[in-house]
Amino acid sequence: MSYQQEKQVAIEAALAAAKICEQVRSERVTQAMEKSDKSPVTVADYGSQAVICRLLAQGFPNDPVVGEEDAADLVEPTMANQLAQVTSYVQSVTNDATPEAVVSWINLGNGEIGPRYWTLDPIDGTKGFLRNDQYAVALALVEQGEVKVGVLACPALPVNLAQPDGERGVLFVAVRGQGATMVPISGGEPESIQVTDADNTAELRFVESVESGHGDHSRQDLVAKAVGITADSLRMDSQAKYGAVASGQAALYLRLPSSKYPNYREKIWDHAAGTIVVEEAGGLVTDMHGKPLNFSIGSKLVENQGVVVSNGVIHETVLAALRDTAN
Ligand SMILES: Nc1ncnc2c1ncn2[C@@H]1O[C@H](COP(=O)(O)OS(=O)(=O)O)[C@@H](OP(=O)(O)O)[C@H]1O
Ligand SMILES: [Mg+2]
Ligand SMILES: [Mg+2]
Ligand SMILES: [Mg+2]
Repeated sequence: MSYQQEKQVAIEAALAAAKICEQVRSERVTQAMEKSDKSPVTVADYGSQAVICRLLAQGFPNDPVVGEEDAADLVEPTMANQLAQVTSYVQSVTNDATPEAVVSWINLGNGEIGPRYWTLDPIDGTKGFLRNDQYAVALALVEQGEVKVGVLACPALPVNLAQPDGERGVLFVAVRGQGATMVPISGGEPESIQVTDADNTAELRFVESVESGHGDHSRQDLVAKAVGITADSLRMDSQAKYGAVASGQAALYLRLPSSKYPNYREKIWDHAAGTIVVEEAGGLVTDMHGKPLNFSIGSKLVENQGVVVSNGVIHETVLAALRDTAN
């Protein structure tokens, strides 16, 4: 299958959502609300999910969407202002948004995993979004447990990480068997991307989360050093980290369980789009024990622990270093 239509709809949806997110950030409407797990959510997360679910439902009415957010909190009477804000942002990209429609579009993301489903993180890295750092709109199509299409819109990512003050806003796209591309969000011809094939680890760089509670910085550091990576890590929020590996700007992304939350299980929407972008760029993605991520069980990767994303060449060495640093 060429997945041409899936790819086009996913790109259109992610770009519309990214526009909402950047608008919210530029207008400084970024006060966070707190979810029941104490994590933050903003009007941009809701607006992004609404517009993407709406466009997916138009293109693929039979496909379930497993999204991060739902509208249960947003329909509370105390949240009327926030719902009105979300509606007006969604209205700026579709012209038939009403509060009721927006709630129903957000709730389209309450789908269940099936033989074919989409998984959506309307803003991955909400903490980064709030800090004015990196975030990503992440959308992926999964069939029979295999990611087939992945789109990552990273509106704040420098097109060239070596030029942090240069142009920002990158769209990564991958289709199984067709390679991975990146293109500035402002437009242009998509260019094919590949992971770095450098085996001189001294020149390589690794990426990790900003938040200490989302990983284990000290063990990640130990493992990277054991592999021979001497440069300081680049800390970056969201699946933009997958984009950095896929485009050869980093050789490794390590996400080891935080000692604060040893039983945390990763969510499918935090990894599906990034995984295919890296794999199609020639890299490898496994958990910390070397097992492939299993996207066919549920919204959590219950069979996996931690995530290791690499250029492939150094993957086995990284897994060996992880075994050696096991306590
Ligand atoms: N304890 C723990 N361990 C691992 N991961 C966790 C944990 N808690 C939350 N999350 C998820 O982390 C997602 C953001 O990951 P990032 O790599 O962007 O983290 S960071 O913002 O740089 O800290 C974040 O995604 P969003 O909620 O979409 O922002 C969460 O799903
Ligand atoms: Mg979240
Ligand atoms: Mg996320
Ligand atoms: Mg999110």
